[in-house]
Amino acid sequence: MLSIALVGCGAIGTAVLELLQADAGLSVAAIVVPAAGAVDAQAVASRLAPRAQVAGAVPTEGIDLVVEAAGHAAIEAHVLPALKRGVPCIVASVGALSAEGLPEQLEAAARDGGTQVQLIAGAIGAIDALAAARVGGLALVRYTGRKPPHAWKGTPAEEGRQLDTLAEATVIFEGSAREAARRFPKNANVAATVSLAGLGLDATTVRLIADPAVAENVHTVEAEGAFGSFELTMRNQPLAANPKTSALTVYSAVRALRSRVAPLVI
Ligand SMILES: NC(=O)C1=CN([C@@H]2O[C@H](COP(=O)(O)OP(=O)(O)OC[C@H]3O[C@@H](n4cnc5c(N)ncnc54)[C@H](O)[C@@H]3O)[C@@H](O)[C@H]2O)C=CC1
Ligand SMILES: O=C([O-])CC(=O)C(=O)O
Repeated sequence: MLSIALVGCGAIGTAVLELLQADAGLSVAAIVVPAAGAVDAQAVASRLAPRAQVAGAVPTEGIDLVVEAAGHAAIEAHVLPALKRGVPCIVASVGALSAEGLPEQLEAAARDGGTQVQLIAGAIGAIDALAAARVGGLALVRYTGRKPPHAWKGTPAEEGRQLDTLAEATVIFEGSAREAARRFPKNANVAATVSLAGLGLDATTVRLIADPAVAENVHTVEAEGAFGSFELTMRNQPLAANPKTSALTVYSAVRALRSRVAPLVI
């Protein structure tokens, strides 16, 4: 039985708990949220993980695995210390690695702790193909993220435009994956994931689009290299609890957790 600390208990965290209820090999022992989120997290825990304690930090004893679904700040606050203590971590907020030096800090912490940090594919696919293609050499990787206007609320997309009355598809950002992940920490984790698997945060070109004609979160990756080329389009259903986040992110986290205890992994 693997004892898990879940960091974050919002749209992803709650849906992960719902799915894990039936898993005999995985037990959520702690749910880590800031003080302001403790009451809500306790209500979720009572319903879905009654044996879990709600805490402000990952307990230093009795945790075999940390899964983060909280936001960029949680990497420094909770993932780095857990890794240093030797606890393996699964990370959804991959865009946090756009901060200068953080990838190196994560590597050093995991090395010091004799453990590993896994960045999940989250809302995007073909990360295996892209990472394999990198071995042979990549010439171009381009990522386009298209979401309905309301999914861009509370982001720089609101600067100089009214999202509610947007009449046509509008490019709200063009630049590097690093800049996209920094400026859109809740919307462009996928841009960082694609870049880290492929050409890197600075050489991967990103376009983000607010599109009143779509209801899904549409992610497109185009890649070319020695392997040949591919184009991938994902039309992801958003979570009702958070339109910025695709349901596939939840399934990706649960898959990563189940893979830790499964006798055969794909
Ligand atoms: N890799 C991917 O494809 C995706 C990654 N994400 C990442 O997952 C994160 C969570 O997404 P949602 O659940 O939809 O967000 P949400 O806003 O619904 O939930 C966030 C939860 O984390 C908690 N939290 C916030 N800061 C924290 C901290 N420093 N330490 C511990 N807990 C903290 C909040 O109290 C809340 O419970 C996003 O912010 C994003 O970074 C989201 C979508 C896709
Ligand atoms: O869930 C999604 O569709 C993608 C997302 O928010 C992100 O990359 O941060």
